[in-house]
Amino acid sequence: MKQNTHQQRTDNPWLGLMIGNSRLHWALFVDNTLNSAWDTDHLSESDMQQLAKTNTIPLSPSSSRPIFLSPNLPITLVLASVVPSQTKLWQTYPNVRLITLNNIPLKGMYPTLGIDRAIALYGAGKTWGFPILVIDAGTALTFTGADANQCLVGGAILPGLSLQFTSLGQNTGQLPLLETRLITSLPPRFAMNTTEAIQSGVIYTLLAGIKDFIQAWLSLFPESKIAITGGDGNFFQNFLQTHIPEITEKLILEKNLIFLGMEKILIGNN
Ligand SMILES: Nc1ncnc2c1ncn2[C@@H]1O[C@H](COP(=O)(O)OP(=O)(O)OP(=O)(O)O)[C@@H](O)[C@H]1O
Ligand SMILES: CC(C)(CO)[C@@H](O)C(=O)NCCC(=O)O
Ligand SMILES: [K+]
Repeated sequence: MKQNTHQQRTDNPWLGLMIGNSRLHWALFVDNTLNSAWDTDHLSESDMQQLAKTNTIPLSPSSSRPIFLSPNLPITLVLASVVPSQTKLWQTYPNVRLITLNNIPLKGMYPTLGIDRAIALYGAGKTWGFPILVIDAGTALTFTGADANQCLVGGAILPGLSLQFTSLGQNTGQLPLLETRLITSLPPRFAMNTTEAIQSGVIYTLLAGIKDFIQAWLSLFPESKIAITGGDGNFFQNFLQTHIPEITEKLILEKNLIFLGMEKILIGNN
C-alpha cells in the first residue's frame, strides 16, 4: 500500500536544506517529526571540501549535539535551492534528493517559478487548506497564491525589508545603512531625523502594500487563510496585527513553512 512506501522513505532521519538568497535554512526530521531547524551562512570553500572528502556535513543544530554522519550510510539530504551556483556544490553529496517544480502537485505553475515559493505554497495549502496565500518575507518579499483546485493563481515579487534598507544605504551619498534587527517599534510616520525617515518610508510603504495585496486576495477568496514565513515574518506579523486587526484570525505565522512543504512533498499523498 501507499502508506508503506511512504514509511520506508520517511522513517529514517532526513535533513532538509533550503538554499535561500541570504543564507541556508536547515531542518532535521526524526521519526517523521521536525526535530530542529536552524539557519547558517552559505558554506565556505573549506566546508565544501570537507563535504566532498568525507560525506559529512560540517553543520549542526547546536554544537553540543553534532550530527555525525556515517560515510557509508549518509543521511538523506532533501535539497531545494533558489541559488543555482550553490545547488551545484551539493551534487558531490551521495544521498541528495533535489526538489524541483516537477515534484510539486500544484497546477498551473510557470517554468521559472521559484521552488521556495512553490514548496511553501503547497505546504501551506496542505496544512491549512486551499485556497491559500503565502507571504514570504525573505531577501525578496513574495506573495504566492493558489485557488481551491490547488492551481497557482500567481503572485508578486519585491525587495524585502533588509534589501530596501541596503539599496538606500549603498546607492546614496548621505543615507546610513540601517539594520532591520534594530527596529523594535514603529517609527513616527512623519519623521524628524534621517534614520526614522528611512524606517518610516520603507516600513509604512511595505505595510500598506502588504495590506493592499491581502485585501485584493481576500476579495477573490474571502475564506482563504494567509500564511507568513521568512526571516522577517515575525516583524510583519506583529505590525500587521496592529495595522489590520480584522485579518488577525486569518494570519498564520509559520517560520518552518518550507520544511512543512518538503515533508508533505515527501509523503506524496496529493
Ligand atoms: N541572522 C540573520 N541573517 C540574515 N537575515 C536575517 C537574520 N535574522 C533575520 N533576518 C531577516 O531575514 C531576512 C531574510 O530572510 P530569509 O533568511 O528568509 O531570506 P533568504 O535566505 O533569502 O531566504 P529566501 O530565499 O527564502 O527569501 C532579512 O531581510 C533579514 O531582515
Ligand atoms: C523570488 C525569490 C528570489 C524568492 O526567494 C525566488 O523564489 C526566485 O528566485 N524566484 C524565481 C522567479 C519567480 O518566482 O517568478
Ligand atoms: K530570497
